[in-house]
Amino acid sequence: MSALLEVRDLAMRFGGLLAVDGVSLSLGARQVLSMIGPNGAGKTTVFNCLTGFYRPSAGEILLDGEPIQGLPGHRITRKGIVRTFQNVRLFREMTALENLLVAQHRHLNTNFFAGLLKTPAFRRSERQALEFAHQWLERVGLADCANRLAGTLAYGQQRRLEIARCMMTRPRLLMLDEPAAGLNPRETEDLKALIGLLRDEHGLGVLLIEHDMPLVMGISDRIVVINQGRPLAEGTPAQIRCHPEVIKAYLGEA
Ligand SMILES: Nc1ncnc2c1ncn2[C@@H]1O[C@H](COP(=O)(O)OP(=O)(O)OP(=O)(O)O)[C@@H](O)[C@H]1O
Repeated sequence: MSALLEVRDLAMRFGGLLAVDGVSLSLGARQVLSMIGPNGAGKTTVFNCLTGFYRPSAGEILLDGEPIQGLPGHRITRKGIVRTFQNVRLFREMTALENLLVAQHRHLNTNFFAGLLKTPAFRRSERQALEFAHQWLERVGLADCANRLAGTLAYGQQRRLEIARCMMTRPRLLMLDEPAAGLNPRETEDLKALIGLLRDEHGLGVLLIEHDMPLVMGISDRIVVINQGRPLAEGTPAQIRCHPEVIKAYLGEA
C-alpha cells in the first residue's frame, strides 16, 4: 500500500540558491512526521512545494501514490492537503463560527438559485455546515467562543481555531508550520493533545514544522532533520535525540 504522502528527492532553486536539495519524506495516515532544522534550512519551502505555492525544480510528490507536484494550490487542497502558516491568518473581524462557515463554502450543496430560493436542499446543506462547525469548535475547546470575533481570542485559541478551520475542508493531510510559536506552556500542552486527537481519532497524517523540541519529541512518530536544504537525519525521536550530526548541527545550539 502506498503512503499517504511520499516525497522523493525534492529540490527547489531560487536563482543561484538551492533552498531544498534532495529532501525525501514518507508519511502514513495516523502518523505525525516533524521536520526540524535551523532557521533557513528550507522547511517552509518544502511546505510551499507540497501545497502548490511553488513548483518544485525537481523531485516527485505523491499523495496516495498519485503525483501532485506542479498542480495549482486549489486542486491540491481538494485532494486533501491543508496547511497553516507561521503567522495566524484568520478573518479577525468575523466570529469564530463565521470563520469556520466561510471555509466550508465548497462543501455547501448549493448554487446561486438554490440560495436565492432557499430550497430544502440549500437549508439542509446550511444546517449541516453549521453542525460541522459547532462540532469542531467543541473539539478544539472553543465551544464557548463561537460568537466572539476571532481577533479578540487569546493567541492559543486563535491557533486552535485555525486548526478547526483546516478541518472544514475534510483533509487527510494536515500541515502545521510552527504551530507552537508564541504559545505558553499550557497552550502548547493543549496543542499537543489536539494534534494527538487528530491523528488517533480522525486518522489524519500530520506534517509538522516546529522548533519546540519537547513538543516535537513528545508527539512525533518520526522526525526528519534538514540542514541547509539537505536531509541530515531521519528516525524516531529516540534515534534523533542521540544522533551525533543532529546534536552538532541543531540540538547542540540550544
Ligand atoms: N521566494 C524565495 N525567493 C528566494 N529565496 C527564498 C524564497 N523563499 C525562501 N528562500 C530562501 O530559501 C532558504 C530556505 O528558507 P525557508 O523559509 O524554507 O527556511 P525554514 O527552514 O522554513 O526557516 P525558518 O525556520 O526560519 O522558517 C532561505 O535561505 C530563504 O532565504
